[in-house]
Amino acid sequence: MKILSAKQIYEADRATIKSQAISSTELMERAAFACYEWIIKRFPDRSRLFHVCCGMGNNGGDGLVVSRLLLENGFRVHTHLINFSEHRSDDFKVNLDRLIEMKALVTEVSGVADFPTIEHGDLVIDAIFGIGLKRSPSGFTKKLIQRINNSKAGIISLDFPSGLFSASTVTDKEAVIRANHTLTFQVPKLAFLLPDNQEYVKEWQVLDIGLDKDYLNSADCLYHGSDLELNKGFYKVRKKFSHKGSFGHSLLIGGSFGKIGAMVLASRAALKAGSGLVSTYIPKCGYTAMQSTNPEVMVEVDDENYIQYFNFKTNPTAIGLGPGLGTHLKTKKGFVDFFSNCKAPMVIDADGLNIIAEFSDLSELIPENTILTPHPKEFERLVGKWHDDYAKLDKLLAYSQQHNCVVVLKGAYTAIAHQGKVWFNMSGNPALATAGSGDVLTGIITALLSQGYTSLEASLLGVYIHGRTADLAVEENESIESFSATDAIDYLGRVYKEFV
Ligand SMILES: NC(=O)C1=CN([C@@H]2O[C@H](COP(=O)(O)OP(=O)(O)OC[C@H]3O[C@@H](n4cnc5c(N)ncnc54)[C@H](O)[C@@H]3O)[C@@H](O)[C@H]2O)[C@@H](O)CC1
Ligand SMILES: [K+]
Repeated sequence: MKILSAKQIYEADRATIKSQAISSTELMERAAFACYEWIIKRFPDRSRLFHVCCGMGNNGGDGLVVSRLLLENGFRVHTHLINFSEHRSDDFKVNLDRLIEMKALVTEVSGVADFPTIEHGDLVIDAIFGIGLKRSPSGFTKKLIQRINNSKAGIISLDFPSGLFSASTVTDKEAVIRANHTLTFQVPKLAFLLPDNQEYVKEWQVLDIGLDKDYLNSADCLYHGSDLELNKGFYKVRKKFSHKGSFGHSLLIGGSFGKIGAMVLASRAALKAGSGLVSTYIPKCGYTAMQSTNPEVMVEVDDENYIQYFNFKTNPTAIGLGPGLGTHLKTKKGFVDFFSNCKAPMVIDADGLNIIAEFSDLSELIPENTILTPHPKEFERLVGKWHDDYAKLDKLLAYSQQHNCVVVLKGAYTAIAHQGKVWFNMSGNPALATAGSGDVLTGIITALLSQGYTSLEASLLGVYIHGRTADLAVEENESIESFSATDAIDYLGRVYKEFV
């Protein structure tokens, strides 16, 4: 799943018009029809009033077509032309004429006095600006956006919430539509995946408008989505004659007094994610807890209450390092020596990351293709503060390239960066914001590395699977509040079944 830039979307539109020998008006009709179908399926009540607010460009043109389709099918519609510019796009003009021929209710909005009265229960279709926005809306257009946002009506944005920029941060927060639903064309937009924009983009839906496949396949994108289709592409089906040795030996290193649970969760997750063997290396105080809760997992121990020696005997295929590790001075010292000489592929999480951040030279020693799984605070410790989401993405790309590693920046739409590209994970929901969730993710990714997936594949698949456990659990027995890290582990089997 590619995430095209605005420039690429215009190119894809042009390629489609050429290869399918259609007019831009026909493409607009197709796009607006897809919106219309979605809208009436979701809001079939014909007594409801639709306020369709149309700008003067092609996004406005989409709105005009939606107005016509709603009217033709017996819905109540009031179309408002938001007169912010003398210039009107050609397809806007064609579709305005068509609407006027129908004797539709169309009024011009050129100032506050022309604003619609929007009642509770009405629906606003926002077609004021799409991806062509150049600067924050101002004057009466901004005031109208505020009026719409303050109404009690539901808001459906066509393609893009008006006022949101496609490749830079919002400058005037009061001049952006806060949409309940955004119906976007063909591909997800980067702006929808960034936490700074969460107030403007709530639910969003990609509508297929049949853009040129050759263009889409060949477009070189910086940003991608990671979905079931992508992950199925490299998922390895197990062979009949395979044995436990075929699936590697994961070693989880971590734990400290009071934080043994992190290692119980990580090692259990590694087991259930398919690692042939799983060992843990923990402080002595965790021995009984580990052996009694995870009988399949082998245990080696270090010092009494924290790890400092890192002198395990296990010869692992992959290492997951950091859950519950703590930052005792002796742990830090042991970590620095161990880390610099480690040859096995590694996933580094939690205090492992904090130690790397504390000793900045350590970043230079990160072995090639190591996977780092920071949450935003841990990432900030590694790279310093950023001023907005776009700057954060720049830092993410730069850090992963500079250190030739995979960085899994956790959050809604976890961003996975490797060799100059970023993949946004499309599974998961807020249920995952729960204690131990990151430990489970570390266990899953380590298990996938052990099974022979590359660092990038293990990160993409691990994050996708992890998110999907929460999606399935919430669909079935759990709620966002009740879901726990243990549930994530319990749902791994169900998620794997979706791959075969
Ligand atoms: N290009 C195509 O073939 C298709 C385009 N489609 C629609 O077209 C949209 C893009 O259309 P446009 O490129 O016409 O642009 P928009 O409709 O997003 O913007 C309208 C115009 O407003 C002007 N403008 C930008 N910021 C302004 C501001 N702050 N104040 C006043 N004027 C401002 C711009 O010059 C722009 O031309 C997409 O988002 C999508 O909705 C769809 O119909 C699908 C097909
Ligand atoms: K819009």
